Amino acid sequence: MTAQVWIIVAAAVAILLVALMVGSLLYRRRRISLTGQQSGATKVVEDRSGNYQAGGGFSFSKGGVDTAPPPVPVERTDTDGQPKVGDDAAVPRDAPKRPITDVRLPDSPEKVAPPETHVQPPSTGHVGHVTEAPGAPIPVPVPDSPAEIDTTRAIDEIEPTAGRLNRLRGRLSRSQSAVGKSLLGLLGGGDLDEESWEEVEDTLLIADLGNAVTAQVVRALREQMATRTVRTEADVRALLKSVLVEQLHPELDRSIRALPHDDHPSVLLVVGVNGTGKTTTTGKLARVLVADGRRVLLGAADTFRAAAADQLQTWGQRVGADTVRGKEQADPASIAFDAVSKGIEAGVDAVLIDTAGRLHTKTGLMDELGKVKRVIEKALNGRSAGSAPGATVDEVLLVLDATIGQNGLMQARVFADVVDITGVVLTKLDGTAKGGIVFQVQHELGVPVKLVGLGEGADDLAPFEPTAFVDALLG
Ligand SMILES: Nc1nc2c(ncn2[C@@H]2O[C@H](COP(=O)(O)OP(=O)(O)OP(=O)(O)O)[C@@H](O)[C@H]2O)c(=O)[nH]1
Repeated sequence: MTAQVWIIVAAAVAILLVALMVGSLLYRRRRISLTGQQSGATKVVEDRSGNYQAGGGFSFSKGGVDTAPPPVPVERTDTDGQPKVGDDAAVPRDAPKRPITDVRLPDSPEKVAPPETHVQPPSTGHVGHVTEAPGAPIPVPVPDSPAEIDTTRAIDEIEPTAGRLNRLRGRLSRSQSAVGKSLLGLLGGGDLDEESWEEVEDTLLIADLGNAVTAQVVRALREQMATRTVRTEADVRALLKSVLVEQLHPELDRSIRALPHDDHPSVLLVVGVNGTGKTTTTGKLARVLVADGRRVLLGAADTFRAAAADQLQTWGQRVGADTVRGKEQADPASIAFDAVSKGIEAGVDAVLIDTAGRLHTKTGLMDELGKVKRVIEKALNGRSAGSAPGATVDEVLLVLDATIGQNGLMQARVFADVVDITGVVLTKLDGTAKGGIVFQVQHELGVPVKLVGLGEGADDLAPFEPTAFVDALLG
């Protein structure tokens, strides 16, 4: 071979080598970009916070405007929750119930002992100052524990009400998701035998859904699993979600009837057993209303516990809402009467009245609640000569402590016998895995859970939303 031929061969080999290198490079680049795309496509951001969120914030409506669908027919099918040994504080059986008609009402507004009105220092202008009726002496405010009432403190910044659930959803899911995980685990295990169904039932009972709701949930799950194709974890989750949400009756009107009427404020009564979080809830709700641009007046009708009025007044001061209060052991009805009268006079939007809730075995106290309501109606209907009759309390919120489970239900039954509850506030849901009480309360009372307390913080109150709640439950 000549040198020329060798040169040609060497050049051909060199060209081949270069082509191979370029090809390999291109091939590797393609592989890298493909891997990148694949990982991007499959990387799903997993939200482990329970997804307890809602698009909107609190919803308010005007009382008397019936926007609610007809109440859910409630069938008492469970025998659960009946008084047991050691529970005899639950249902008053030892004393005959005094009918509300026997409770003496003040004959006329003038005969109601005037409680003291604590006039707040100038505030942000959220609320006009409450003054006594012309001619009446202005009582000197005498706080029970002056140290607790700092009238110079600045008005609080209130957390935005919209998106509250986003902030609080983690708290709920932390306490509730164990139940959801266990249900998903059981139902995701393929064909369920009787033993597994019993485990599903036990899990629901442990979460405090109660016998009746548990039976309904299990029946619906069995029916639907027999007729639907449920293969993947996503199928199980979707099925469980739809069954649980349906049990929570998402169609119920959960708006808070706190919008003012044409000629008088809305009146909200906050009732419940002591320690459930009534005063705290009243304060938190006042903050929500103030943040919504409403003018609020608070009525401290919990005269049983000395510090309750101070506590409420402090809540009021923090948002610039005035508080009408009386002396310890004063007649709660007279304070409620005065608060509503002052609210009308001052032209506020909403009057929130915190009541005392001693043990419900004290039938006298429960009757007193009826009296408070009657007296408020008297104040509302006597507001002016030409005022239309028939004005009533717009919202009666029953506060229940979620951590006490079945006892809460017994309390609910007793309160429901005494006043027409229009909504339930479930507090301390941040500290319990027994959120299933929500299902039971609604099932028994036919009244929606409207608000949930998710912590001790001033803004730890959120509207209740069935879908978001079930999402949190399922983790
Ligand atoms: N973790 C938690 N604690 C709460 C919640 N709501 C209220 N609390 C706490 O529960 C305790 C009792 O609350 P109060 O508002 O004083 O209860 P009350 O029903 O008014 O009690 P009385 O005035 O005695 O009738 C307080 O320590 C509150 O901070 C909540 O949603 N979560």
